Amino acid sequence: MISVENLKKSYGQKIALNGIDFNIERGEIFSLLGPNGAGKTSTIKILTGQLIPDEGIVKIMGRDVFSSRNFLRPRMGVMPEENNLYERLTVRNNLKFFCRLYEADFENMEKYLEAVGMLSEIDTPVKKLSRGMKQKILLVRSLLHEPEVLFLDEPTSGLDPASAASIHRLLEKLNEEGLTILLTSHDMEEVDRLSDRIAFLHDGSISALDHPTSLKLNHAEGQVDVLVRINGDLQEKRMDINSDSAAEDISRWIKEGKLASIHSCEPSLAEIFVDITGSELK
Ligand SMILES: Nc1ncnc2c1ncn2[C@@H]1O[C@H](COP(=O)(O)OP(=O)(O)OP(=O)(O)O)[C@@H](O)[C@H]1O
Repeated sequence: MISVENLKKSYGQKIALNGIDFNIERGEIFSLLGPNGAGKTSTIKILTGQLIPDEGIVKIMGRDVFSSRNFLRPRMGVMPEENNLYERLTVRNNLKFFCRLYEADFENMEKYLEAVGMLSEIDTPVKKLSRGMKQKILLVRSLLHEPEVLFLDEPTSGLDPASAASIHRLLEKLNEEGLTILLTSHDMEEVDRLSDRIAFLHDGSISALDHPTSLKLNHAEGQVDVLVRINGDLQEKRMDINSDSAAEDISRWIKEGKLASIHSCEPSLAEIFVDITGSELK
């Protein structure tokens, strides 16, 4: 669906992208995870034809992003990082304007507003909405023309957990219906929950790219947290799954009915990010 090859972009002396490569399959949710300044917005802007790279090839649905804009524009949805809604217009008029521009079905306005719990605000001027509400309107706007691929730049940054969760639910539903999604985030929980694959972006380079589970398994240190009943008390123990004595203890506790719970100790994506890049995911 998307292929990116040797993408480079500098702003004066500052190298924002230092030759990145990745492919996204149709139907995937692919995330670019990185701290501030990693190059996430530059990547999204190039992929959506808003910024010209210095070098590299970007193809979406097999077409070059820059020479096939007319073909790609109706097939791509973009939720930008910055709010660019018309503040004095109502939600309805903002969305109507976009519907006309993209020849989208007006009925989609209500359908998607309902999905993010914003239908009751349809006649409210955008300037009266909270930041989180504006984010939701930006998402609704990006979906009106029913794109095949959706680009989201930090879709839930600064949102309260309930608003973020409603956006996550909608994205998961749309993805189940076939939508391909590329999102950027520095929120590792969001990325962990949503993504089929994740690229760690750091200082303009991709330092790891894999499924979230594979990233975690490759960095797991083979330990489990065990909760066991000993002499009537619950005790928590961290055990090495590769040691014979741990295997013996655990199987004995299971037989004796003393094992209350057992969990693998996987590192978080934030810990893996630090491990790989040496930088915090802030
Ligand atoms: N218009 C610009 N002029 C100069 N430098 C820029 C410009 N846009 C981005 N940069 C620099 O390029 C680097 C990458 O920026 P970019 O916005 O792509 O990162 P990001 O990962 O999206 O960061 P954030 O999470 O803060 O949005 C940063 O060092 C940034 O300061």
